[in-house]
Amino acid sequence: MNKQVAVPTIELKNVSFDYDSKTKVLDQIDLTMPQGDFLGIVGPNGSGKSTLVKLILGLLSPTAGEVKLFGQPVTAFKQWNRIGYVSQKANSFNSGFPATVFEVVASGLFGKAGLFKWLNKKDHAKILRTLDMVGIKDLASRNIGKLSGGQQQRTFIARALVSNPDILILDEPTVGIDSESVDRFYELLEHLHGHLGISILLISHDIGVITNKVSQVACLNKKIHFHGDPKDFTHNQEAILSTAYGHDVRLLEHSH
Ligand SMILES: Nc1ncnc2c1ncn2[C@@H]1O[C@H](COP(=O)(O)OP(=O)(O)OP(=O)(O)O)[C@@H](O)[C@H]1O
Repeated sequence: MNKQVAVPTIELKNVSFDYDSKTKVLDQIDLTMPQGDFLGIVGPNGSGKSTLVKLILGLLSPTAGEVKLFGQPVTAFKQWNRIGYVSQKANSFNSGFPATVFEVVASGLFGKAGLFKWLNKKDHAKILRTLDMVGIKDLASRNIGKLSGGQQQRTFIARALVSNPDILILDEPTVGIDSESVDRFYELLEHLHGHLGISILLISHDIGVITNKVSQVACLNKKIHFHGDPKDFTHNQEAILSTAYGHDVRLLEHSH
């Protein structure tokens, strides 16, 4: 892990974004995530959480403001191996997809070429080590499409981890996962953060769980309504949520 540089992992300065010129999806977002942080971002449906992640990953460009990764503008950033990303849809996999767990994780080392590139011994060992780390080494030769949601989720986390990233970004990772797998998933995140020092950015609806796990919490709805210690968030939760969510406060519901 590259921990020697103390620049923030992620820095958004005055970032605004809209998909069309009519509605602003994100409005003047300032958000800094130091290295080693475990940041949870909460917000209601349609509040701009996934859009924020896409801006961080350089998949969208802000209409105003600047996004920096490890001190570099995202537009010039090249070290994508330092960032592991698990998308919202990662665990709703097409059951006919013809790839093994091993192959899916291998593709995290080499991108699209991964399935065709010859793997050397070191790559091979690295993939098995990563599968072991997330507890699914025994599933290496299984077809990804035939696994449970929780097992598929671990496969995609392994894929995101295999290049030794400094930060793991997870967008709504527990949607559609059974409660036992969700518990084990949070244990895994605690291990990755606490023992391996990986920074984690976790997008979630589950405010109750998030505030118990993360080191910082941010509440987003077009603007950042709170960013700070989870204890302060919990203490002032009602006031923060009524500003951020309006009157219709549905903390744990999810419409996906
Ligand atoms: N590709 C797109 N084109 C136009 N509008 C979009 C697009 N993607 C998202 N939006 C709109 O932007 C707003 C923010 O969406 P976004 O997906 O970022 O929110 P979210 O907080 O991740 O929502 P959820 O929790 O429901 O996944 C919503 O009003 C959504 O309808």
